[in-house]
Amino acid sequence: MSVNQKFVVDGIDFCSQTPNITDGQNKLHRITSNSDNLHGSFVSDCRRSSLSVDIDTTSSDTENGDEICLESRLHDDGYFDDIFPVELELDKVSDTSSYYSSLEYQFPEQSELHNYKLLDKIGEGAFSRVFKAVDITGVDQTPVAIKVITKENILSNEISEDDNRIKSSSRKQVMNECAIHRMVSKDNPYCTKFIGFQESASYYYLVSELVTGGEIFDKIVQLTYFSEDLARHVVTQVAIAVKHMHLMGIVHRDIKPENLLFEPIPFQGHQGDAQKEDEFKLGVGGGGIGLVKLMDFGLAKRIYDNTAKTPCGTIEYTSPEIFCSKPYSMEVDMWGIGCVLFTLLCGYPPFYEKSHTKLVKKICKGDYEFLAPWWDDISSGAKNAITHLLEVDPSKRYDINDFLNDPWLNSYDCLKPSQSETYVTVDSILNGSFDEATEILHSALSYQSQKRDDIDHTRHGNTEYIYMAEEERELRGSWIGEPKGHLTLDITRSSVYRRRKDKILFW
Ligand SMILES: Nc1ncnc2c1ncn2[C@@H]1O[C@H](COP(=O)(O)OP(=O)(O)OP(=O)(O)O)[C@@H](O)[C@H]1O
Repeated sequence: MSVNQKFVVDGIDFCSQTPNITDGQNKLHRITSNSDNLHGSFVSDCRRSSLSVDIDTTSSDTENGDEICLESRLHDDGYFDDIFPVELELDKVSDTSSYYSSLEYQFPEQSELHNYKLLDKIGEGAFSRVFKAVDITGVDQTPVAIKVITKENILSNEISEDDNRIKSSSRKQVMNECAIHRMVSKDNPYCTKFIGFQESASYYYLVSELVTGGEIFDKIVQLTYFSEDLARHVVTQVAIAVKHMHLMGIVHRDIKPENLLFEPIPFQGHQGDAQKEDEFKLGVGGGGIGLVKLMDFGLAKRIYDNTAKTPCGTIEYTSPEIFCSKPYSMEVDMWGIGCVLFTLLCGYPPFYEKSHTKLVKKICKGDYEFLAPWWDDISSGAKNAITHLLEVDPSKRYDINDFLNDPWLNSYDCLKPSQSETYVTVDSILNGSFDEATEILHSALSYQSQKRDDIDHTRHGNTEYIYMAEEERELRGSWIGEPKGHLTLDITRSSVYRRRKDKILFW
């Protein structure tokens, strides 16, 4: 694992400030070069055999934002090396005299920030950098997350309307993000809590609760796919967050695994094999995932007349009605939940195409498949829920209440009719306060879990088969094995970079 890894492209030295490519899966990396007018970022994505580098050439004789594609061999241990250019048009860049010092760029955001000390960079978005920070006024020492949006970036990213995109973050948008974030996270543990806002000459600072587990996206990369129990655990919490937003007349518009954070819980079992999901504990979680929180309200919008027309979101998770420029409403979030649930269960998104046009066509037709062998062992109940969520016609698509009442989502509650007195619908939970709701949900789920003594565990070789009660068998198929490890997904189909880069941004 090298520090300040350097690589050479066409005679120009590049230096990655966040060089740990193996650990930095699917992350944007800022790169500097030995040229004053050449810097940019790249995404390392260990699931692909190529890297994309976005080079920002700031000299007067070159155009901003030239894209350069680099390819690299991917080693078994996840390392990239031998990065070499595929398309390179750097001939115009002449000044290679000064070398960027990476230290020079360590947290310049600190200089205009009051009351907080930036400790580490924990994330990066298309227009922001996110830091772990601590309040230095001594009021509360609990670390927080601070999303820093550079005003200069916003200006340089402004794109004309006839280019079909506009800048993502005008001041109005930042204010909108803060207002909505504050509103939806009040008394709601399933959205990251909003703490405060600062504005300086160069930056906007959005302070929120620090969620320490990371993105659900990275967990999918780590575990390849989730068990149905774990997927249900995650998606139920997302659904509660979305229900809360929809009740307030707010649509999130960017639901995707990258925008789901989690609080970690200790990994149980499978000692020494952290790449496998451990035993799932009802009401607690599994695979190291406890409480799940929806974040990034940058595209969220209040819908007063029940319809919006502005295209937005992250292409692979965007619903057909948005592409068709039809008025849309809360249903777009349901499509997003469907894409997330699909991705959790098999490890790849329902719609993926390198060509943007083909991708949009597939989405508009709802052209996805439960491909063998990845979907062979997944229950018909889960597939049924996905089918209702990925319904092209928004009027026929599950709304949030339909989904919260879906039999698969409530599978544990459906175990035995005699347990109906412990049946707690998520809907009924929402009538109480959220703190109380979480407690009720968790205790109800644990109760159900203790009641599952009718489940028979049988071991054949290394595979444990679980025999279930009659009622659940109908829902989930008669045998559920744990054939983890023998399926290898074609993970080259996913690309966070494209998703982030192709995001259609409109207000
Ligand atoms: N409260 C938080 N706690 C922990 N990590 C966070 C928090 N907020 C953001 N992050 C990390 O920072 C990353 C970027 O944050 P965010 O998505 O809000 O930025 P963005 O500029 O809106 O990104 P995008 O490119 O998706 O528009 C997240 O994916 C996450 O990994």
